[in-house]
Amino acid sequence: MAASFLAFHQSPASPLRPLPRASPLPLPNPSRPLPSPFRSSPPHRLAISCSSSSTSSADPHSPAAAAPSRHRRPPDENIREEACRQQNTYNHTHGFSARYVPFPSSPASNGGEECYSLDEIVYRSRSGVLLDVQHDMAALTKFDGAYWKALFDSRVGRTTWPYGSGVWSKKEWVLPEIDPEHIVSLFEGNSNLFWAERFGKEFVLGMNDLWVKHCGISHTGSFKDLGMTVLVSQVNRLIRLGRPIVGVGCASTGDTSAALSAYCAAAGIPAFVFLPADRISIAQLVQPIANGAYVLSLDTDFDGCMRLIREVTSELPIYLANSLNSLRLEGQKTAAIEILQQFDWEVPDWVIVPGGNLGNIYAFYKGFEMCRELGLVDRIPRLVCAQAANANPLYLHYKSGWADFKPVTASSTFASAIQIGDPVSIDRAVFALQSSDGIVEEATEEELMDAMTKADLTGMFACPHTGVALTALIKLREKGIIGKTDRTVVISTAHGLKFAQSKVAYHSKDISDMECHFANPPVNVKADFGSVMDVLKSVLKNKISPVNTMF
Ligand SMILES: Cc1ncc(COP(=O)(O)O)c(C=O)c1O
Ligand SMILES: N[C@@H](CCOP(=O)(O)O)C(=O)O
Repeated sequence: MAASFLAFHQSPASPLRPLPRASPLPLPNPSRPLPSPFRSSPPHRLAISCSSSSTSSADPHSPAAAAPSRHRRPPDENIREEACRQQNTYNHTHGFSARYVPFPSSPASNGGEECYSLDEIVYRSRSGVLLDVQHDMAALTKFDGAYWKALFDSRVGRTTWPYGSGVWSKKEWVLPEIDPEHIVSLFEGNSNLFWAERFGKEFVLGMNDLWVKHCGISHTGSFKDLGMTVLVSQVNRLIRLGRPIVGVGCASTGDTSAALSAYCAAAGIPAFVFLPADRISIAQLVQPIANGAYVLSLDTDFDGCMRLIREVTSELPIYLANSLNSLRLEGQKTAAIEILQQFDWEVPDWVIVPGGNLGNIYAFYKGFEMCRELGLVDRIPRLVCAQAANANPLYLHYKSGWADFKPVTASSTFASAIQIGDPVSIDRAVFALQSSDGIVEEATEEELMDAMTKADLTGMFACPHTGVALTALIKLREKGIIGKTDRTVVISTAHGLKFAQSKVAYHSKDISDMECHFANPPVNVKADFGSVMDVLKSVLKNKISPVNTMF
Protein backbone atom coordinates (compact mmCIF):
# COMPACT_ATOMS: atom_id res chain seq x y z
CA MET A 1 0.00 0.00 0.00
CA ALA A 2 1.36 3.39 -0.91
CA ALA A 3 3.00 5.12 2.01
CA SER A 4 1.34 8.39 0.97
CA PHE A 5 -2.02 6.75 1.69
CA LEU A 6 -0.98 6.57 5.31
CA ALA A 7 0.47 10.03 5.60
CA PHE A 8 -2.28 12.16 7.01
CA HIS A 9 -1.23 15.65 7.84
CA GLN A 10 -2.84 17.71 10.51
CA SER A 11 -2.29 21.41 10.20
CA PRO A 12 -3.60 23.93 12.69
CA ALA A 13 -7.10 24.95 11.81
CA SER A 14 -7.98 28.55 11.11
CA PRO A 15 -10.59 29.81 13.56
CA LEU A 16 -13.95 30.54 12.01
CA ARG A 17 -16.47 33.20 12.81
CA PRO A 18 -19.08 32.37 15.49
CA LEU A 19 -22.71 32.08 14.57
CA PRO A 20 -24.98 34.86 15.80
CA ARG A 21 -26.57 34.51 19.22
CA ALA A 22 -30.11 33.19 19.17
CA SER A 23 -32.88 35.65 19.96
CA PRO A 24 -34.74 35.18 23.27
CA LEU A 25 -37.90 33.13 23.33
CA PRO A 26 -40.69 33.21 25.93
CA LEU A 27 -40.46 30.81 28.87
CA PRO A 28 -43.26 28.45 29.88
CA ASN A 29 -45.92 29.43 32.36
CA PRO A 30 -45.12 27.34 35.44
CA SER A 31 -48.45 27.93 37.18
CA ARG A 32 -50.65 25.59 35.16
CA PRO A 33 -52.60 22.84 36.95
CA LEU A 34 -51.16 19.33 36.86
CA PRO A 35 -53.00 16.98 34.54
CA SER A 36 -54.36 13.67 35.64
CA PRO A 37 -52.88 11.12 36.41
CA PHE A 38 -50.08 13.20 37.85
CA ARG A 39 -52.31 14.97 40.39
CA SER A 40 -53.34 11.96 42.47
CA SER A 41 -51.17 10.08 44.92
CA PRO A 42 -49.71 6.93 43.40
CA PRO A 43 -47.80 4.69 42.74
CA HIS A 44 -49.86 4.49 39.57
CA ARG A 45 -50.48 1.64 37.23
CA LEU A 46 -51.73 2.94 33.92
CA ALA A 47 -53.22 1.20 30.97
CA ILE A 48 -50.89 2.02 28.10
CA SER A 49 -52.35 2.59 24.70
CA CYS A 50 -50.43 3.43 21.57
CA SER A 51 -53.45 4.42 19.54
CA SER A 52 -53.69 7.87 17.94
CA SER A 53 -54.00 10.78 20.31
CA SER A 54 -55.93 13.98 19.93
CA THR A 55 -54.10 17.20 20.74
CA SER A 56 -57.10 18.59 22.53
CA SER A 57 -57.41 15.89 25.15
CA ALA A 58 -54.14 14.03 25.51
CA ASP A 59 -51.62 14.52 28.27
CA PRO A 60 -48.48 15.15 26.19
CA HIS A 61 -46.46 13.06 28.60
CA SER A 62 -48.73 10.06 28.52
CA PRO A 63 -47.59 7.12 26.40
CA ALA A 64 -50.52 7.70 24.09
CA ALA A 65 -49.23 11.18 23.26
CA ALA A 66 -46.24 9.69 21.49
CA ALA A 67 -48.43 7.85 18.99
CA PRO A 68 -48.71 9.34 15.52
CA SER A 69 -51.89 10.84 14.17
CA ARG A 70 -52.24 12.12 10.64
CA HIS A 71 -54.02 15.34 11.59
CA ARG A 72 -52.62 15.95 15.03
CA ARG A 73 -51.45 19.52 14.38
CA PRO A 74 -52.37 22.41 12.11
CA PRO A 75 -50.55 22.24 8.76
CA ASP A 76 -48.48 25.39 9.43
CA GLU A 77 -47.29 24.22 12.87
CA ASN A 78 -43.99 22.36 13.20
CA ILE A 79 -43.29 19.57 15.69
CA ARG A 80 -41.50 21.86 18.15
CA GLU A 81 -44.38 24.36 18.14
CA GLU A 82 -46.79 21.50 18.61
CA ALA A 83 -44.88 20.28 21.68
CA CYS A 84 -44.85 23.82 23.10
CA ARG A 85 -48.58 24.28 22.56
CA GLN A 86 -49.23 21.00 24.34
CA GLN A 87 -47.04 21.82 27.25
CA ASN A 88 -48.66 25.23 27.57
CA THR A 89 -51.94 23.39 27.98
CA TYR A 90 -50.49 20.99 30.54
CA ASN A 91 -47.79 21.71 33.05
CA HIS A 92 -45.06 19.50 31.69
CA THR A 93 -43.10 18.98 34.86
CA HIS A 94 -45.69 17.10 36.91
CA GLY A 95 -43.70 18.05 39.96
CA PHE A 96 -40.56 16.33 38.66
CA SER A 97 -37.41 18.32 39.28
CA ALA A 98 -33.64 18.04 39.51
CA ARG A 99 -30.80 20.06 41.04
CA TYR A 100 -27.04 19.96 41.53
CA VAL A 101 -25.66 18.53 44.76
CA PRO A 102 -22.06 17.69 45.71
CA PHE A 103 -20.97 14.23 44.54
CA PRO A 104 -21.74 11.62 45.76
CA SER A 105 -25.34 12.67 46.27
CA SER A 106 -27.13 10.96 49.10
CA PRO A 107 -30.87 10.22 48.89
CA ALA A 108 -31.18 11.77 52.34
CA SER A 109 -29.93 15.20 51.25
CA ASN A 110 -32.55 17.87 51.48
CA GLY A 111 -32.83 21.53 50.60
CA GLY A 112 -30.91 22.57 53.71
CA GLU A 113 -27.68 21.11 52.39
CA GLU A 114 -25.55 22.53 49.60
CA CYS A 115 -27.48 22.40 46.35
CA TYR A 116 -27.88 24.52 43.23
CA SER A 117 -30.56 25.07 40.64
CA LEU A 118 -29.69 23.68 37.21
CA ASP A 119 -30.12 27.28 36.02
CA GLU A 120 -26.99 28.27 37.93
CA ILE A 121 -23.59 28.16 36.24
CA VAL A 122 -21.63 26.00 38.64
CA TYR A 123 -19.39 22.98 38.08
CA ARG A 124 -17.99 22.17 41.53
CA SER A 125 -19.14 22.33 45.14
CA ARG A 126 -17.89 24.89 47.66
CA SER A 127 -15.29 22.38 48.84
CA GLY A 128 -14.21 21.73 45.24
CA VAL A 129 -15.74 18.28 44.69
CA LEU A 130 -17.66 17.34 41.54
CA LEU A 131 -21.39 17.89 41.37
CA ASP A 132 -24.11 15.39 40.57
CA VAL A 133 -27.57 15.98 39.15
CA GLN A 134 -29.99 14.76 41.79
CA HIS A 135 -33.57 14.02 40.77
CA ASP A 136 -36.58 14.31 43.06
CA MET A 137 -36.88 10.56 43.45
CA ALA A 138 -39.96 10.90 45.67
CA ALA A 139 -41.82 12.54 42.77
CA LEU A 140 -40.63 9.92 40.28
CA THR A 141 -41.51 7.07 42.65
CA LYS A 142 -45.15 8.13 42.51
CA PHE A 143 -45.21 6.11 39.33
CA ASP A 144 -44.31 2.47 39.42
CA GLY A 145 -41.77 0.63 37.29
CA ALA A 146 -44.44 -0.72 34.95
CA TYR A 147 -45.59 2.82 34.20
CA TRP A 148 -42.12 4.05 33.31
CA LYS A 149 -41.35 1.03 31.16
CA ALA A 150 -44.57 1.44 29.20
CA LEU A 151 -44.04 5.20 28.85
CA PHE A 152 -40.49 4.82 27.56
CA ASP A 153 -41.41 1.92 25.29
CA SER A 154 -44.27 3.90 23.77
CA ARG A 155 -41.91 6.65 22.64
CA VAL A 156 -39.38 4.54 20.73
CA GLY A 157 -39.25 5.22 17.02
CA ARG A 158 -41.65 8.19 17.10
CA THR A 159 -41.21 11.65 15.68
CA THR A 160 -43.12 13.53 18.40
CA TRP A 161 -40.88 16.34 19.60
CA PRO A 162 -38.67 15.74 21.54
CA TYR A 163 -39.35 12.04 22.18
CA GLY A 164 -37.92 10.87 18.85
CA SER A 165 -34.60 11.22 20.63
CA GLY A 166 -33.46 8.25 22.72
CA VAL A 167 -32.34 10.77 25.34
CA TRP A 168 -35.45 12.94 25.45
CA SER A 169 -37.75 9.92 25.39
CA LYS A 170 -36.59 9.73 29.02
CA LYS A 171 -37.00 13.48 29.58
CA GLU A 172 -38.60 13.14 33.02
CA TRP A 173 -35.40 11.43 34.22
CA VAL A 174 -33.01 13.74 32.39
CA LEU A 175 -34.02 17.42 32.52
CA PRO A 176 -37.62 17.27 33.69
CA GLU A 177 -38.14 21.01 33.83
CA ILE A 178 -36.80 22.15 30.48
CA ASP A 179 -39.27 23.59 28.02
CA PRO A 180 -39.43 21.50 24.79
CA GLU A 181 -38.94 24.79 22.97
CA HIS A 182 -35.39 25.05 24.33
CA ILE A 183 -34.32 21.50 23.55
CA VAL A 184 -31.58 21.15 20.95
CA SER A 185 -31.86 17.62 19.66
CA LEU A 186 -30.70 15.80 16.55
CA PHE A 187 -32.80 12.77 17.52
CA GLU A 188 -29.76 11.07 19.00
CA GLY A 189 -29.77 7.73 20.83
CA ASN A 190 -31.87 4.69 20.01
CA SER A 191 -28.63 3.08 18.85
CA ASN A 192 -28.29 -0.46 17.60
CA LEU A 193 -27.71 -3.24 20.13
CA PHE A 194 -25.87 -5.66 17.88
CA TRP A 195 -25.78 -9.41 18.54
CA ALA A 196 -22.08 -10.20 18.01
CA GLU A 197 -22.79 -13.79 17.09
CA ARG A 198 -19.66 -14.64 15.15
CA PHE A 199 -17.23 -12.61 17.27
CA GLY A 200 -18.54 -14.27 20.43
CA LYS A 201 -18.46 -17.76 18.99
CA GLU A 202 -15.08 -17.59 17.31
CA PHE A 203 -13.05 -15.14 19.37
CA VAL A 204 -14.46 -15.24 22.89
CA LEU A 205 -14.47 -18.96 23.69
CA GLY A 206 -17.88 -19.76 22.29
CA MET A 207 -19.90 -16.99 23.90
CA ASN A 208 -23.46 -17.02 22.62
CA ASP A 209 -25.04 -14.03 24.33
CA LEU A 210 -22.60 -11.28 23.42
CA TRP A 211 -23.86 -7.86 22.35
CA VAL A 212 -22.27 -4.65 21.18
CA LYS A 213 -24.09 -1.39 21.87
CA HIS A 214 -23.19 0.82 18.94
CA CYS A 215 -23.23 4.23 20.64
CA GLY A 216 -20.83 5.46 17.94
CA ILE A 217 -23.35 4.98 15.14
CA SER A 218 -24.71 8.36 15.91
CA HIS A 219 -25.00 11.87 14.53
CA THR A 220 -21.35 12.90 15.12
CA GLY A 221 -20.03 9.35 15.41
CA SER A 222 -19.66 8.93 19.16
CA PHE A 223 -21.64 8.53 22.37
CA LYS A 224 -20.92 12.19 23.19
CA ASP A 225 -24.08 13.20 21.32
CA LEU A 226 -26.13 11.73 24.16
CA GLY A 227 -24.65 14.10 26.70
CA MET A 228 -24.26 17.08 24.43
CA THR A 229 -27.93 17.35 23.53
CA VAL A 230 -28.64 17.84 27.24
CA LEU A 231 -25.85 20.29 27.90
CA VAL A 232 -26.48 22.46 24.84
CA SER A 233 -30.23 22.43 25.50
CA GLN A 234 -29.66 23.74 29.01
CA VAL A 235 -27.25 26.38 27.66
CA ASN A 236 -29.89 27.37 25.12
CA ARG A 237 -32.34 27.79 28.00
CA LEU A 238 -29.83 29.81 30.04
CA ILE A 239 -29.12 32.15 27.13
CA ARG A 240 -32.83 32.71 26.66
CA LEU A 241 -33.14 33.37 30.40
CA GLY A 242 -30.63 36.15 29.84
CA ARG A 243 -27.57 34.54 31.44
CA PRO A 244 -24.33 36.11 30.18
CA ILE A 245 -23.05 33.16 28.15
CA VAL A 246 -21.10 34.01 24.99
CA GLY A 247 -20.39 30.46 23.94
CA VAL A 248 -19.63 26.92 25.02
CA GLY A 249 -16.13 25.43 25.27
CA CYS A 250 -14.40 22.10 25.78
CA ALA A 251 -11.05 20.37 25.79
CA SER A 252 -11.19 17.29 23.65
CA THR A 253 -9.52 14.25 22.22
CA GLY A 254 -11.83 14.65 19.24
CA ASP A 255 -15.28 13.33 20.07
CA THR A 256 -16.53 15.83 22.65
CA SER A 257 -15.45 18.62 20.29
CA ALA A 258 -17.32 17.07 17.36
CA ALA A 259 -20.52 16.72 19.35
CA LEU A 260 -20.27 20.15 20.94
CA SER A 261 -19.70 21.82 17.57
CA ALA A 262 -22.62 20.07 15.91
CA TYR A 263 -25.13 20.84 18.66
CA CYS A 264 -23.94 24.43 18.97
CA ALA A 265 -24.19 24.85 15.21
CA ALA A 266 -27.74 23.49 15.30
CA ALA A 267 -28.64 26.01 18.03
CA GLY A 268 -26.68 28.97 16.65
CA ILE A 269 -24.43 29.16 19.71
CA PRO A 270 -20.66 29.77 19.33
CA ALA A 271 -18.43 26.80 20.22
CA PHE A 272 -14.76 26.93 21.29
CA VAL A 273 -12.75 23.72 21.18
CA PHE A 274 -9.26 23.11 22.58
CA LEU A 275 -7.56 20.21 20.83
CA PRO A 276 -4.16 18.63 21.48
CA ALA A 277 -2.23 19.27 18.24
CA ASP A 278 -1.41 16.16 16.19
CA ARG A 279 -3.09 13.82 18.67
CA ILE A 280 -6.53 13.41 17.13
CA SER A 281 -7.62 11.83 13.88
CA ILE A 282 -8.12 13.92 10.76
CA ALA A 283 -11.80 12.92 10.65
CA GLN A 284 -12.26 14.22 14.19
CA LEU A 285 -10.36 17.42 13.47
CA VAL A 286 -12.48 18.29 10.49
CA GLN A 287 -15.77 17.89 12.36
CA PRO A 288 -15.64 21.10 14.47
CA ILE A 289 -14.05 22.97 11.56
CA ALA A 290 -16.96 21.99 9.33
CA ASN A 291 -19.50 22.95 12.00
CA GLY A 292 -18.06 26.45 12.35
CA ALA A 293 -16.49 26.17 15.81
CA TYR A 294 -13.46 28.19 16.92
CA VAL A 295 -10.77 25.48 16.87
CA LEU A 296 -7.66 26.03 18.97
CA SER A 297 -4.97 23.47 18.18
CA LEU A 298 -2.68 23.50 21.22
CA ASP A 299 0.82 22.17 21.63
CA THR A 300 0.00 20.02 24.66
CA ASP A 301 -1.82 16.81 25.48
CA PHE A 302 -5.50 16.42 26.46
CA ASP A 303 -4.76 16.92 30.16
CA GLY A 304 -3.05 20.22 29.27
CA CYS A 305 -6.04 21.30 27.17
CA MET A 306 -8.35 20.37 30.06
CA ARG A 307 -6.39 22.54 32.49
CA LEU A 308 -6.54 25.45 30.05
CA ILE A 309 -10.27 25.24 29.35
CA ARG A 310 -10.98 25.13 33.07
CA GLU A 311 -8.93 28.28 33.60
CA VAL A 312 -10.48 30.02 30.62
CA THR A 313 -14.07 29.16 31.59
CA SER A 314 -13.50 30.49 35.08
CA GLU A 315 -12.42 33.86 33.57
CA LEU A 316 -14.71 34.22 30.54
CA PRO A 317 -18.46 33.69 30.15
CA ILE A 318 -17.85 30.51 28.19
CA TYR A 319 -19.85 27.55 29.49
CA LEU A 320 -17.83 24.37 30.13
CA ALA A 321 -18.99 21.35 28.13
CA ASN A 322 -16.68 18.59 29.35
CA SER A 323 -18.10 15.77 31.45
CA LEU A 324 -16.81 17.49 34.56
CA ASN A 325 -20.14 19.24 34.00
CA SER A 326 -22.63 16.73 35.38
CA LEU A 327 -25.37 17.72 32.90
CA ARG A 328 -23.56 15.68 30.25
CA LEU A 329 -23.89 12.50 32.25
CA GLU A 330 -27.66 12.88 32.45
CA GLY A 331 -27.82 12.32 28.70
CA GLN A 332 -25.16 9.63 28.62
CA LYS A 333 -26.94 7.58 31.30
CA THR A 334 -29.85 7.00 28.91
CA ALA A 335 -27.71 4.49 26.97
CA ALA A 336 -27.92 2.23 30.03
CA ILE A 337 -31.70 2.61 30.21
CA GLU A 338 -31.88 1.91 26.49
CA ILE A 339 -29.94 -1.35 26.89
CA LEU A 340 -32.43 -2.58 29.49
CA GLN A 341 -35.27 -1.51 27.25
CA GLN A 342 -33.76 -3.33 24.26
CA PHE A 343 -33.56 -6.51 26.37
CA ASP A 344 -37.22 -6.13 27.32
CA TRP A 345 -36.13 -4.92 30.74
CA GLU A 346 -33.99 -7.97 31.48
CA VAL A 347 -30.66 -7.12 33.09
CA PRO A 348 -27.43 -8.22 31.36
CA ASP A 349 -24.72 -9.78 33.52
CA TRP A 350 -21.86 -7.58 32.37
CA VAL A 351 -21.40 -4.22 30.67
CA ILE A 352 -17.91 -3.27 29.47
CA VAL A 353 -17.11 0.40 28.91
CA PRO A 354 -13.84 1.91 27.60
CA GLY A 355 -12.72 4.65 29.99
CA GLY A 356 -10.71 7.86 29.58
CA ASN A 357 -11.93 10.95 31.41
CA LEU A 358 -14.22 8.47 33.23
CA GLY A 359 -17.56 10.25 33.04
CA ASN A 360 -19.20 7.54 30.96
CA ILE A 361 -18.65 4.63 33.34
CA TYR A 362 -20.43 6.62 36.03
CA ALA A 363 -23.19 7.59 33.59
CA PHE A 364 -23.85 3.91 32.87
CA TYR A 365 -23.92 3.14 36.58
CA LYS A 366 -26.35 5.99 37.18
CA GLY A 367 -28.72 4.88 34.41
CA PHE A 368 -28.82 1.29 35.64
CA GLU A 369 -29.13 2.29 39.28
CA MET A 370 -32.00 4.69 38.57
CA CYS A 371 -33.89 1.86 36.83
CA ARG A 372 -33.33 -0.34 39.87
CA GLU A 373 -34.35 2.34 42.34
CA LEU A 374 -37.54 3.14 40.45
CA GLY A 375 -38.56 -0.49 40.15
CA LEU A 376 -37.98 -1.12 36.43
CA VAL A 377 -35.46 -3.88 37.20
CA ASP A 378 -34.36 -5.65 40.36
CA ARG A 379 -30.57 -5.52 40.02
CA ILE A 380 -27.81 -3.84 38.04
CA PRO A 381 -25.13 -5.45 35.85
CA ARG A 382 -21.50 -5.77 36.89
CA LEU A 383 -19.51 -3.01 35.21
CA VAL A 384 -16.06 -3.35 33.65
CA CYS A 385 -14.00 -0.29 32.77
CA ALA A 386 -11.39 -0.97 30.09
CA GLN A 387 -8.33 1.25 29.64
CA ALA A 388 -5.44 1.37 27.19
CA ALA A 389 -2.26 0.19 28.95
CA ASN A 390 -0.62 3.38 27.68
CA ALA A 391 -3.15 5.53 29.54
CA ASN A 392 -4.20 3.47 32.54
CA PRO A 393 -4.44 5.52 35.75
CA LEU A 394 -7.71 3.87 36.78
CA TYR A 395 -6.32 0.39 36.16
CA LEU A 396 -3.29 1.14 38.34
CA HIS A 397 -5.56 2.56 41.03
CA TYR A 398 -7.73 -0.58 40.94
CA LYS A 399 -4.70 -2.88 41.07
CA SER A 400 -3.42 -1.00 44.12
CA GLY A 401 -6.66 -1.86 45.93
CA TRP A 402 -8.00 1.66 45.47
CA ALA A 403 -5.08 3.13 47.42
CA ASP A 404 -4.17 6.76 46.77
CA PHE A 405 -4.96 7.75 43.18
CA LYS A 406 -1.99 8.93 41.14
CA PRO A 407 -2.44 10.60 37.73
CA VAL A 408 -0.04 9.41 35.01
CA THR A 409 1.38 10.99 31.90
CA ALA A 410 -0.53 9.15 29.19
CA SER A 411 1.55 7.81 26.32
CA SER A 412 0.48 7.74 22.74
CA THR A 413 -2.15 5.11 21.95
CA PHE A 414 -4.19 4.10 18.91
CA ALA A 415 -7.16 4.56 21.24
CA SER A 416 -6.37 8.27 21.05
CA ALA A 417 -9.69 9.47 22.46
CA ILE A 418 -8.81 7.85 25.80
CA GLN A 419 -5.22 9.10 25.96
CA ILE A 420 -5.92 10.75 29.31
CA GLY A 421 -3.68 10.54 32.39
CA ASP A 422 -5.56 12.70 34.88
CA PRO A 423 -9.27 11.86 34.49
CA VAL A 424 -11.61 14.45 36.00
CA SER A 425 -14.23 11.87 36.96
CA ILE A 426 -11.94 9.52 38.88
CA ASP A 427 -14.12 9.69 42.00
CA ARG A 428 -17.27 9.01 40.02
CA ALA A 429 -15.65 6.01 38.32
CA VAL A 430 -14.44 4.49 41.59
CA PHE A 431 -17.92 4.94 43.06
CA ALA A 432 -19.55 3.26 40.04
CA LEU A 433 -17.15 0.33 40.09
CA GLN A 434 -17.34 -0.23 43.83
CA SER A 435 -21.14 -0.05 43.75
CA SER A 436 -21.46 -2.54 40.90
CA ASP A 437 -18.86 -5.11 41.99
CA GLY A 438 -16.91 -3.84 39.02
CA ILE A 439 -13.56 -4.70 37.48
CA VAL A 440 -10.91 -2.69 35.61
CA GLU A 441 -8.91 -4.24 32.75
CA GLU A 442 -6.29 -2.91 30.35
CA ALA A 443 -5.25 -3.55 26.75
CA THR A 444 -1.84 -3.22 25.11
CA GLU A 445 -1.62 -1.56 21.70
CA GLU A 446 -1.30 -4.90 19.94
CA GLU A 447 -4.20 -6.41 21.88
CA LEU A 448 -6.55 -3.53 21.16
CA MET A 449 -5.68 -3.35 17.47
CA ASP A 450 -6.04 -7.13 17.04
CA ALA A 451 -9.39 -7.11 18.85
CA MET A 452 -10.66 -4.20 16.76
CA THR A 453 -9.56 -5.94 13.56
CA LYS A 454 -11.16 -9.24 14.54
CA ALA A 455 -14.40 -7.38 15.25
CA ASP A 456 -14.20 -5.84 11.78
CA LEU A 457 -13.60 -9.25 10.23
CA THR A 458 -16.90 -10.39 11.72
CA GLY A 459 -18.86 -7.53 10.18
CA MET A 460 -18.36 -4.62 12.54
CA PHE A 461 -16.30 -1.49 11.83
CA ALA A 462 -15.03 -0.86 15.32
CA CYS A 463 -12.95 1.99 16.70
CA PRO A 464 -9.76 1.31 18.71
CA HIS A 465 -11.57 2.17 21.97
CA THR A 466 -14.04 -0.58 21.26
CA GLY A 467 -10.94 -2.72 20.68
CA VAL A 468 -9.90 -1.88 24.25
CA ALA A 469 -13.27 -3.03 25.59
CA LEU A 470 -13.23 -6.19 23.46
CA THR A 471 -9.76 -7.02 24.79
CA ALA A 472 -11.06 -6.69 28.35
CA LEU A 473 -13.87 -9.06 27.44
CA ILE A 474 -11.47 -11.63 25.96
CA LYS A 475 -9.19 -11.46 29.02
CA LEU A 476 -12.02 -11.81 31.54
CA ARG A 477 -13.48 -14.67 29.56
CA GLU A 478 -10.12 -16.44 29.42
CA LYS A 479 -9.75 -16.02 33.17
CA GLY A 480 -13.19 -17.57 33.59
CA ILE A 481 -14.56 -14.44 35.27
CA ILE A 482 -17.07 -13.87 32.48
CA GLY A 483 -18.88 -17.13 31.77
CA LYS A 484 -19.68 -18.61 28.37
CA THR A 485 -23.40 -17.94 28.64
CA ASP A 486 -23.23 -14.67 30.58
CA ARG A 487 -25.19 -11.98 28.80
CA THR A 488 -22.52 -9.38 28.12
CA VAL A 489 -22.71 -5.96 26.47
CA VAL A 490 -19.63 -4.22 25.10
CA ILE A 491 -20.05 -0.49 24.63
CA SER A 492 -18.76 0.69 21.27
CA THR A 493 -18.09 4.36 21.85
CA ALA A 494 -17.18 5.76 18.43
CA HIS A 495 -17.59 5.03 14.75
CA GLY A 496 -14.69 3.17 13.16
CA LEU A 497 -14.70 5.58 10.22
CA LYS A 498 -13.21 8.24 12.50
CA PHE A 499 -10.14 6.04 12.92
CA ALA A 500 -9.52 4.92 9.35
CA GLN A 501 -5.86 5.98 9.64
CA SER A 502 -5.11 3.38 12.29
CA LYS A 503 -6.90 0.67 10.31
CA VAL A 504 -4.91 1.57 7.21
CA ALA A 505 -1.66 1.40 9.21
CA TYR A 506 -2.62 -2.00 10.62
CA HIS A 507 -3.65 -3.54 7.31
CA SER A 508 -0.49 -2.12 5.71
CA LYS A 509 1.55 -3.78 8.48
CA ASP A 510 3.02 -0.35 8.93
CA ILE A 511 3.20 -0.29 12.73
CA SER A 512 6.54 -0.83 14.40
CA ASP A 513 6.67 -3.61 17.01
CA MET A 514 3.31 -4.97 15.95
CA GLU A 515 2.78 -8.22 14.06
CA CYS A 516 -0.59 -7.13 12.67
CA HIS A 517 -1.66 -10.80 12.56
CA PHE A 518 -4.99 -10.11 10.95
CA ALA A 519 -3.86 -7.65 8.29
CA ASN A 520 -5.72 -7.94 5.01
CA PRO A 521 -3.88 -5.68 2.55
CA PRO A 522 -5.22 -5.18 -0.96
CA VAL A 523 -3.47 -7.11 -3.76
CA ASN A 524 -2.09 -5.06 -6.63
CA VAL A 525 -2.98 -6.80 -9.89
CA LYS A 526 -2.40 -5.85 -13.51
CA ALA A 527 -5.67 -4.78 -15.09
CA ASP A 528 -6.03 -7.66 -17.57
CA PHE A 529 -8.19 -10.75 -17.53
CA GLY A 530 -5.30 -13.23 -17.39
CA SER A 531 -3.63 -11.59 -14.41
CA VAL A 532 -6.89 -11.33 -12.50
CA MET A 533 -7.69 -15.00 -13.24
CA ASP A 534 -4.22 -16.12 -12.11
CA VAL A 535 -4.63 -14.38 -8.78
CA LEU A 536 -8.13 -15.69 -8.17
CA LYS A 537 -7.21 -19.26 -9.13
CA SER A 538 -4.30 -19.20 -6.74
CA VAL A 539 -6.53 -17.84 -3.98
CA LEU A 540 -9.18 -20.49 -4.56
CA LYS A 541 -6.60 -23.29 -4.86
CA ASN A 542 -5.00 -22.40 -1.59
CA LYS A 543 -8.40 -21.72 -0.06
CA ILE A 544 -6.96 -18.47 1.14
CA SER A 545 -9.38 -15.74 1.91
CA PRO A 546 -9.21 -12.99 4.44
CA VAL A 547 -11.61 -14.99 6.55
CA ASN A 548 -9.86 -18.35 6.23
CA THR A 549 -6.49 -16.94 7.15
CA MET A 550 -7.93 -15.96 10.51
CA PHE A 551 -9.08 -19.31 11.78
C1 LIG B 1 -14.44 7.13 21.58
C2 LIG B 1 -14.32 7.29 23.05
N1 LIG B 1 -14.38 6.20 23.80
C3 LIG B 1 -14.30 6.27 25.13
C4 LIG B 1 -14.12 7.48 25.76
C5 LIG B 1 -14.04 7.48 27.24
O1 LIG B 1 -15.14 8.08 27.84
P1 LIG B 1 -14.95 8.79 29.24
O2 LIG B 1 -14.04 9.93 29.03
O3 LIG B 1 -16.29 9.20 29.65
O4 LIG B 1 -14.33 7.76 30.14
C6 LIG B 1 -14.02 8.65 25.01
C7 LIG B 1 -13.76 9.97 25.62
O5 LIG B 1 -13.10 10.09 26.58
C8 LIG B 1 -14.15 8.54 23.63
O6 LIG B 1 -14.11 9.64 22.87
N1 LIG C 1 -12.74 11.49 24.72
C1 LIG C 1 -13.13 12.77 25.12
C2 LIG C 1 -12.29 13.33 26.22
C3 LIG C 1 -13.04 14.37 27.00
O1 LIG C 1 -14.06 13.74 27.65
P1 LIG C 1 -15.32 14.46 28.30
O2 LIG C 1 -16.36 13.38 28.28
O3 LIG C 1 -14.92 14.88 29.63
O4 LIG C 1 -15.72 15.60 27.46
C4 LIG C 1 -13.20 13.66 23.90
O5 LIG C 1 -13.60 13.18 22.86
O6 LIG C 1 -12.86 14.82 23.97
